[in-house]
Amino acid sequence: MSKLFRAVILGPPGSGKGTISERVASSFGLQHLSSGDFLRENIAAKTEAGVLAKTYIEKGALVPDHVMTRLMLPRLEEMTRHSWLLDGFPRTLAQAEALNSACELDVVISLNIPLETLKERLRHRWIHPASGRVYNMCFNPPRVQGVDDISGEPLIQHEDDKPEALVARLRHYKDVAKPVIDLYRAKGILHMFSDTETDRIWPYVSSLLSAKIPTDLADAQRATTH
Ligand SMILES: Nc1ncnc2c1ncn2[C@@H]1O[C@H](COP(=O)(O)OP(=O)(O)OP(=O)(O)O)[C@@H](O)[C@H]1O
Ligand SMILES: Nc1nc2c(ncn2[C@H]2C[C@H](O)[C@@H](COP(=O)(O)OP(=O)(O)O)O2)c(=O)[nH]1
Repeated sequence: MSKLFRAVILGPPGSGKGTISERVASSFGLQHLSSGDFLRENIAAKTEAGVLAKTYIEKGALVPDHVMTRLMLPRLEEMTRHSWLLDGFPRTLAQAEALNSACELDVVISLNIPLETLKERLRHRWIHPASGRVYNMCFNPPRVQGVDDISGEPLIQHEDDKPEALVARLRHYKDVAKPVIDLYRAKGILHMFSDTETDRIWPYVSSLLSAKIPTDLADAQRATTH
């Protein structure tokens, strides 16, 4: 079997990780695993980890490292036959070290977006709490203002996306992420992309992955996901 491809996407809240991950999944057939989505699934299913994680997320805190790694590493083990892209994990150095001992990464994509742009995007971000679907009132608005496209239920704004909480949250992200970025830079697998628009970053991410992902693998992955 040809070698599988393992990638991580890093970036502050609002940097476009989810948006780019979806494009990577559909263009290259990688499985997209978002820690936030996986946590929400666990919360909905009331698993032990989900019940525990909920208490932290509700307070706007990060879920402790040992809870996150106990949740994510077994999920990755289930995907040993797939190429994947991880979004939202690892978020701390301890998580990155745990991931390191479980598998070898090929590429780390790091999104470097100006603070003003992040603030502007998150100010306009609305979510459907039950599903985690994300809208942006400018970039991808819902079909009907204030209402989820699929369920018709009302959208809400995260407390921590409101302007008062945002700056502190983004600053905290930077402190926690720096050692993770440094680790991947030292390993020589970090690729940093800086711009204010996802549409301008995407062509560079796409050509990086086209160069790194073996063609036969990309074809095989696409065949299994379509
Ligand atoms: N790797 C992680 N380590 C710790 N907590 C996590 C991790 N991933 C997600 N979480 C928790 O789940 C919550 C939701 O995560 P999610 O990534 O969906 O949203 P977010 O924090 O708004 O970030 P982003 O805007 O970058 O997607 C986080 O606020 C955090 O409490
Ligand atoms: N205006 C604008 N908005 C963008 C762009 N790329 C993504 N967005 C929107 C979509 C979301 O509402 C918000 C954050 O994007 P996301 O993909 O959820 O980011 P992340 O939090 O997963 O890193 O910003 C972009 O390039 N321009």
